[in-house]
Amino acid sequence: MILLKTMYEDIIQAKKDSKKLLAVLIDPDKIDTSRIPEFFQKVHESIITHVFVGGSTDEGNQLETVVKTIKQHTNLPVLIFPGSHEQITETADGILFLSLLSGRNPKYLIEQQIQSVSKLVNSSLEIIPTGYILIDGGVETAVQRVSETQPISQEDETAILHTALAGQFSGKKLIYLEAGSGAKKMVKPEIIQKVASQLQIPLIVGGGIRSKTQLNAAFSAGADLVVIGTAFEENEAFLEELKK
Ligand SMILES: CC(C)=CCC/C(C)=C/CC/C(C)=C/CC/C(C)=C/COP(=O)(O)OP(=O)(O)O
Ligand SMILES: O=P(O)(O)OC[C@@H](O)CO
Ligand SMILES: [Mg+2]
Repeated sequence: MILLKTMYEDIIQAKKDSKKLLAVLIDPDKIDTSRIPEFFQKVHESIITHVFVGGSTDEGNQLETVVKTIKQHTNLPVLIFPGSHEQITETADGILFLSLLSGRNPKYLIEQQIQSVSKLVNSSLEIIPTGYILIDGGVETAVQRVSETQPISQEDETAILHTALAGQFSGKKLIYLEAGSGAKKMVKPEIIQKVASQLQIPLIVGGGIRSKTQLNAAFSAGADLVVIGTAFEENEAFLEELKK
């Protein structure tokens, strides 16, 4: 019998080894598929370890085509980061099975998840239960609009910490602190530090990270995996600053 390690086990191992992980977020609505080969050459020269694909919306229904094309050009693990139950394709390696724990909208706590089951029940995607916590990043974000929920204020550190721990106690395997795509303010390092120091499971941080200094601040504070989307969309040179 061949025992293959799961992507989740690899994340746990990286955490144990204090090896920091970085995901590029590809928004299927925004990427020009003809640019994927060239873009991934640069990705492979950088410290990026994971590829997340998803958007708060997928208006052009591009997810499957985009994931297929990405898979032709990389061996990095490709995880779906779904804005809805419609964003599922077998061509990826896994899916962050998100539940929006910061909100009180049942559609994003359990309804989207139930609606996704018919596609996932016979799937070979690795399903990773993820507690997703939206934090105020200083602008109204797409997630906020789509989910019709309010982010938690960065002042309310206890609420953020307790939400993350309630996620862990409920059996989530990852916690994602999200300031929102294109956030003005990333999640404060003090908050990352507070949550990371109490959480046993790996911590993902994303939203509004646009510089190497911010990336290193998130890592030093205890983020195990950082997600960057907008900064690469707006400025590919930033990718070159993150060379191995
Ligand atoms: C488990 C399944 C199948 C679905 C879960 C659905 C849930 C709970 C989603 C959480 C709320 C949500 C809408 C998350 C979206 C996450 C995401 C892909 C954000 C990226 O947003 P962008 O599309 O980059 O935003 P912009 O369009 O503003 O750049
Ligand atoms: O696009 P940015 O601001 O990098 O955010 C990444 C991700 O956390 C958004 O869901
Ligand atoms: Mg975006």
